[in-house]
Formats: sequence, C-alpha cells, structure tokens
Amino acid sequence: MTPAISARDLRKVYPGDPPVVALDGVSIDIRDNEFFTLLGPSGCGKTTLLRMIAGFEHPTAGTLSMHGDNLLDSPPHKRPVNTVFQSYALFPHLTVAQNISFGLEMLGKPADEIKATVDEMLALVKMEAMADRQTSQISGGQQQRVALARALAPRPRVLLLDEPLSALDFKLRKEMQLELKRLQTETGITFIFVTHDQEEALTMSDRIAVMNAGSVRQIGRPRDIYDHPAERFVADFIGDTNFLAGEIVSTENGHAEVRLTSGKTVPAPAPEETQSGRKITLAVRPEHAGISAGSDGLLSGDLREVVYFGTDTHFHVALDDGTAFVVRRQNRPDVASDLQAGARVSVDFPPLTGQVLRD
Ligand SMILES: Nc1ncnc2c1ncn2[C@@H]1O[C@H](COP(=O)(O)OP(=O)(O)OP(=O)(O)O)[C@@H](O)[C@H]1O
Repeated sequence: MTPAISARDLRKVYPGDPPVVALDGVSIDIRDNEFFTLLGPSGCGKTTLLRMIAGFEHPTAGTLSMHGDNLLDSPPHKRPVNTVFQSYALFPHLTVAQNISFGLEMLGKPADEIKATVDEMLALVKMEAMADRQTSQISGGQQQRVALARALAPRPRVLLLDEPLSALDFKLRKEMQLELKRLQTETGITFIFVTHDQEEALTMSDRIAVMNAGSVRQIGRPRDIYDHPAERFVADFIGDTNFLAGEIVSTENGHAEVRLTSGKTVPAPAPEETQSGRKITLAVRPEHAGISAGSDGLLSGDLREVVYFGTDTHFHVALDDGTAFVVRRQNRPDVASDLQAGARVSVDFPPLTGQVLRD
C-alpha cells in the first residue's frame, strides 16, 4: 500500500556559522490511518520534519511525498494537511463554533455544509454545550479540544500535532491522550504527533520513530521499541534500563549466548550475527529482573538501598563487578519484602529478556 507520507534521505541544514544540521538523512514511511509519533530530545529535528510536511520548511536535499505524489512542489495551503500547535492559536473574540467554522468559510464551503460540519466536530470533541462561548472564557483543556476540532473540520488527510498537550496539567494531559487516540480512530485521519515525552508516545502511538541529533534511530511499535531497543540511546531515552557488560559466546537463529561478568551465560535476542568473543552491552529493564537473598543467581552483589514508591519498590544493587543495577518489583499486599540494605543478593532475569545493543 502506498504510504500516507514517504520521506527519503531528507536533509535540512540551516545556514549560520557554523551551519546547523537539523535533519541528517531521514527516511520514514508513515502508513495511512496511522497514529505515528516522532519522539526525541529537544533539538533532534522533530519540529523541522513536521514543518517540512506542512510546507513551512524546504529540505536542503531529499524527497517527500504524500500518497505517492511529490509534496515539495505544493505550497502549504495546497497540501491536504493541517496542524495543531502547542499554543492553540484560537481567536479569543470568536465563539467556539465560530473558531471551528472559520477555516471552512475561508475555503468557501456552503453555509449548510459548514453548519453540519461544525455540529459534527462539536460532538466529536464533546463541546456541544459550549458552542456559543467565547474561547477566552473556556479552560485550557477545552481550548485544546476546540483547536483539535478546528484542525479536523476541513478533513485533512494528515493531521500534524506539535506537542499539543504540553501546556496542560498532568491529569488533563492523561485524559487528552486517550481522547486524541479516540479521535484518530474515529476519524481515520493519519496523525503525526511530535513529543519529547516517552510515556505519551508509548500510550498513544501505533508506531514511533525515535530521533536523535537529526536522524531516526529506530522505528517500531511501542512494545517493540520498549522491549527491543536497538541501541543504547533508545534504551536509555525510553524507560529506565540497566546496562550490563557481556561477551558473545555464540550466535544462532537470532539468539546470542552472552557471558556476563559473573561468568554465567544467558540467551538474548540478537538480530545480527555477532562474532564470538565480541564485547557487547546487554540492556535489562528493571521490572524484568528479580532479586532474592543469596548469591547463586545469574549475577550477585550487595543490596545498597531499598526505595519504596507506593506502587513498587526499587532495589539498588552494586553488582560484584561494580556495576549499578536496579530491580523494580511491584508491591502486593500478599508479598512481604524482607530484603534489607546491606544484604548479599542475587539478581536474575529470564532468558531472552535482555537485549544486545548495537554500538
Ligand atoms: N530557523 C532556524 N534557524 C537555525 N536553526 C534552527 C532553526 N530552526 C531550528 N533550528 C535548529 O535545528 C535543530 C532542530 O530543531 P527542531 O526545532 O526541529 O528540534 P525539535 O526536536 O523539534 O526540538 P524541540 O523539542 O525543542 O522543539 C536545533 O538545533 C535547532 O536549534
């Protein structure tokens, strides 16, 4: 199927002394009807890529197409794309309904069609009761809904969302995350969402592109990216991770046998054939590991600190090779923890849960 958006080797260099390489050869295919997230730290090029799709920036090199048609020759207003910005940019002197209808009037749509679309959009974002309120008299979360309704009203094929939830408080942001996902599913419009918040990306997206320093480091479904980060940057940026030194003993059929510094070996997924003897880093999520008293597990060390978080407890261990390792255990009323700081402990994790990282 032709992708909704296809970018090939996109490069953007902003002139200056020195010039800034904002995009350094980005290739991405975004599917039709997909909730696709560009995730990465500040300055990695997310907004530049979004602005390029909208038509506000032109690449220094590379190609960009939408549903198979070259996008780079069309001006922003000719692209079937709309953007929701972080600052909602609503007209404060107009009502909610007038804000939604404004763009449709500019497009010269007939009055009855505008009325029907505005009603439909008001229902979609659950703002029917506030249609006649001025947007200066509604809350931040409600303004965000109006901004979404306004952007969806002309039925763009692709909706670009540039950190649209970052101005909202924590609870509202959680609500709007679910709401955005619902809107995307109900409208079937391709959403391209920009955020530096990994949790936001994991909860809403069909797929995520993790970016760093102008390039895409990994593309995948949230679970694939979380469970199988391809490299250290991705493992570190998304969630918490323990990094263990190891050595490849052998690789076969996508699995590697990895020797840990304790001398014990553990199988781990390894997408590439890797030479035996090669030193690697194994990433292990804190919640995938277990801890027990004693020292006959996969790894052993000294328990340095036990930190209670309500929902779970974090055990900070100094492994015998000096590596710091955190085990996270979910708290349950029926499981008592008798491990105290100072104890000798074993750390274990099931086969195939550690991930061999690319350098
Ligand atoms: N108009 C411009 N002129 C010069 N440099 C720019 C311009 N716009 C962006 N940059 C630089 O390009 C790089 C990428 O910026 P971009 O805004 O795309 O990053 P971002 O990932 O969206 O960051 P943030 O999350 O902070 O918005 C940054 O180093 C930024 O300083």
